[in-house]
Amino acid sequence: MGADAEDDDHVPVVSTELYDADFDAFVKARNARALGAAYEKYGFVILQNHGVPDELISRSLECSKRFFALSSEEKMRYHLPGLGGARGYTAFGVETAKGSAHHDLKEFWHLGRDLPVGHPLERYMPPNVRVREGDFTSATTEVYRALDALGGRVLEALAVHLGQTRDYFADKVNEGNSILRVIHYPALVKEGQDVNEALSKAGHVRAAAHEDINLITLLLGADEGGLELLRRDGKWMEVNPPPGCVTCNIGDMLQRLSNHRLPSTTHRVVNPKPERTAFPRYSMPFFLHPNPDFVIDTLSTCVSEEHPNRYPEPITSDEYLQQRLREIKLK
Ligand SMILES: O=C(O)CCC(=O)C(=O)O
Ligand SMILES: [Fe+2]
Repeated sequence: MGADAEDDDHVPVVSTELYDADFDAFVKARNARALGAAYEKYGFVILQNHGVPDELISRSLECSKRFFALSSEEKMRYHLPGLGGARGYTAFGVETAKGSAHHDLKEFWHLGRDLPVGHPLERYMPPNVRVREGDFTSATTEVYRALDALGGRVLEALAVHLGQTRDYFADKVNEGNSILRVIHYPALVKEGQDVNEALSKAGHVRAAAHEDINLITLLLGADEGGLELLRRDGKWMEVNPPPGCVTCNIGDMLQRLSNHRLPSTTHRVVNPKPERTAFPRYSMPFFLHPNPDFVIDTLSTCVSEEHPNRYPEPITSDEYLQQRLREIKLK
């Protein structure tokens, strides 16, 4: 566990291997607190030794590259109108960050939790869309499961940090409406021709500044740079995870639940520098959501005279999600 709370220029890197070996030792060695402190500083942490196999990461990224290389017509067969992009393919030019006048420069795929037919939560979590071509569906389903499990482990340490029991989140996220987003940010220039350069000049960016809606986000891939977070001093800072690491950040739901003790940090993906305009970017954020009926009611352990409850009105996680999806034009 190497959280370096003093380092102002890098997102702290922490190793998660102790979690499974001996959680009590992990907590006693103040690691849970160090992890929490790292999150409190930037809202972002880079996880090493997280247990998601390198082979799975590279295989799923290869499948993702092959999927996005299909023609627009082929990809649009996987678009489900009226679902707000909750499942399947969302084309280039749709998602627009809250408050932004320009759509993002990306296309993406959403994969949700697989529920058995007739499950009571079916109305929140429609069936997934299967891609006929290649191993995209099986690889991304494996990634979904791996990141769901890793997220549960991260939440154990965060629960302890917030003064809750280790298993606080277990029955609140076990049927979470979590989403794996597989993203392709196309190159700005292909074979010397402008594909998105004019849009870039007109102010469109790969992902405009935003905060994530959910509890925590676990990001895989993203070997091509561009991710930046907004520090509290108002400066943008690059997030450059070493290959194979998982970048983890706090979302608005956990910020709200923790009465802003854990900050949901604004972040963005900037357009490539001139020497990288011919390179696309692929990434896979996993947005870990609570169960749809979980009521986000500020934790009493995060309220004090000094920190009065900012959210006296509780809200269910589904209501909160629907409000936010309308704001980013996915609904
Ligand atoms: O592609 C990335 O690295 C981050 C994407 C992101 O922040 C998002 O989709 O919410
Ligand atoms: Fe994000």
